[in-house]
Amino acid sequence: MPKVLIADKLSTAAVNIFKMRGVEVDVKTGLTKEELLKIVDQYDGIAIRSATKITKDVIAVAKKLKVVGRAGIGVDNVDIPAATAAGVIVMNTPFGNSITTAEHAIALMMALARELPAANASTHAGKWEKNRFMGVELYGKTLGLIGAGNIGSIVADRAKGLKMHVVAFDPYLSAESAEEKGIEKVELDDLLARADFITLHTPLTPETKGILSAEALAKTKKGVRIINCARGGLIDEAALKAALDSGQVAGAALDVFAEEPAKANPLFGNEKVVCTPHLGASTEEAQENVALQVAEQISDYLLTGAIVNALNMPSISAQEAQLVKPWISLAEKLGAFAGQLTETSIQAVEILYEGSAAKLNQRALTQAALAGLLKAHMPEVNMVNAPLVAKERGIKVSETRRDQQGIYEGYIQIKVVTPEMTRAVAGTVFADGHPRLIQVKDIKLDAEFAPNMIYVTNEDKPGFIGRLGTLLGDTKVNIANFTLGRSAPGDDSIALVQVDGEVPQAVLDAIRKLPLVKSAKALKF
Ligand SMILES: NC(=O)C1=CN([C@@H]2O[C@H](COP(=O)(O)OP(=O)(O)OC[C@H]3O[C@@H](n4cnc5c(N)ncnc54)[C@H](O)[C@@H]3O)[C@@H](O)[C@H]2O)C=CC1
Ligand SMILES: O=C(O)CCC(=O)C(=O)O
Repeated sequence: MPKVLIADKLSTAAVNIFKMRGVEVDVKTGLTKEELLKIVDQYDGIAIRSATKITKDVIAVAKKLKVVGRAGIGVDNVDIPAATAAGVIVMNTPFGNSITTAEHAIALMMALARELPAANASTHAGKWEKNRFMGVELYGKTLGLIGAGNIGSIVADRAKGLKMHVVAFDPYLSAESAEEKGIEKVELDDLLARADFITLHTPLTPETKGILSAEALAKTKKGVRIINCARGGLIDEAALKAALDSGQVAGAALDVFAEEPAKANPLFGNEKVVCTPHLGASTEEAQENVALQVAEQISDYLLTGAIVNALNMPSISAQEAQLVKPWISLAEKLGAFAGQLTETSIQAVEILYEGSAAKLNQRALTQAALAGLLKAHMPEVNMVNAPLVAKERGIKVSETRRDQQGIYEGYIQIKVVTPEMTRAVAGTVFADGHPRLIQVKDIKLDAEFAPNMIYVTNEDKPGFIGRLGTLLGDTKVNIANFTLGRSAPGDDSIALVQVDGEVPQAVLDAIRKLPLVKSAKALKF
């Protein structure tokens, strides 16, 4: 039974889902990094919110870990490259808390416009300072969105209801999509110059870090009000403090901080600043949504192989996972076969999906084929990191799909191009669900994959099979199965021998010395 750790506070709905689905679950929140490092190797999955940091060193010791599920959107607390390199899938729940977070941004904008927190504190203190508080209207004002994805778009929709004019800077927002949303797409400098309110809704990335820098703040309209419900690092906090002091910025409402939990911050105590402790996603509805969703997603992956909302793998539904599993195994084995026969650098990999194979999840199959291929010489490669490793090595990967043309209902062919040669191998999955090798180079055959195999190329002349059988018998290598293939009588032929156990190097050397043998190699699957 797979075992999952819930490391941050999640709605109890998550625990119930895990238990109902047959996943063992431990709830241990508030762990220190050292405590997490000590126990993390027990778990197949971890469910987190934003507090727990899944760093490189956590991944390094989490030997069983297969999936990290973020009950929320931002995954800046997960080292995704390290997870990818270790074959750990990272998932989030991209929509469960978007409305809630957008509403928090609107609430903060209202609070800023009317100084609600300060007025509330003053009134509770019995001061009745009616003349102290003078707000501004939102009506007719320009709201500048930095980031117009899920949350930004909901904020825009609500702001338009308040009769604000919405402009957005988002390089990935198409003009058509902006028009559909009633948003004016602008460049950052234009937004800074025109917005009365600026609200941030981008992830924290190297490009967005410090997007509201001292220089950017200097370009804003004097008296601008800023709302940040995305990530603390998007604003240079020292620069914001200076801009508040100079009056360039009239006020800021911040839900997120460069360092969290924020116990001390240069902006604390400033009466122009409204703060909340990263409450953007904190509503009953959103927490129920994300907890249910993350528990479903983690359970699905661990129990059925279904992948949803992963940031480092293509999605695969549970039904599809069932169907695609034997083909993934075939793709990986074909890749492994080609990889073990390839001893030079690889320039390109061309994958052909035919018939029923062409209707399956191509990205997953290609990732499996690449993993098998590259793993032959780089054991750390897995299905998750294979495309990245291939790209880093300059291997050109291409895929072709076509309708059934031959006798097989479906098949996969992998062609590996090296500076010296191009080698193609192909396979299919029979009704029994077992992958079969059906073509090596241009030679047709029908062989199952086995953990230990010997691959021999030889001249197709009488005497070879007997000599090979005798040699293996004499050296106590038991033959489990023997498959032969040749392009035409007397041409080059192939022998694929399934053997029980590893093939000693001395036996391989002896095979290579047999008459008619051109090459011999031990293969492992
Ligand atoms: N305060 C809180 O509790 C919460 C905070 N968040 C934060 O909000 C962020 C946004 O969430 P969603 O809207 O769901 O994400 P999303 O992925 O739907 O939208 C992000 C948008 O940012 C844009 N973007 C990326 N790089 C950009 C750049 N350099 N300049 C301008 N725009 C850029 C993207 O094109 C995309 O449209 C999350 O990444 C997360 O950090 C999310 C939920 C709760
Ligand atoms: O889990 C939370 O409370 C924070 C949510 C958040 O920041 C996110 O989903 O990106």
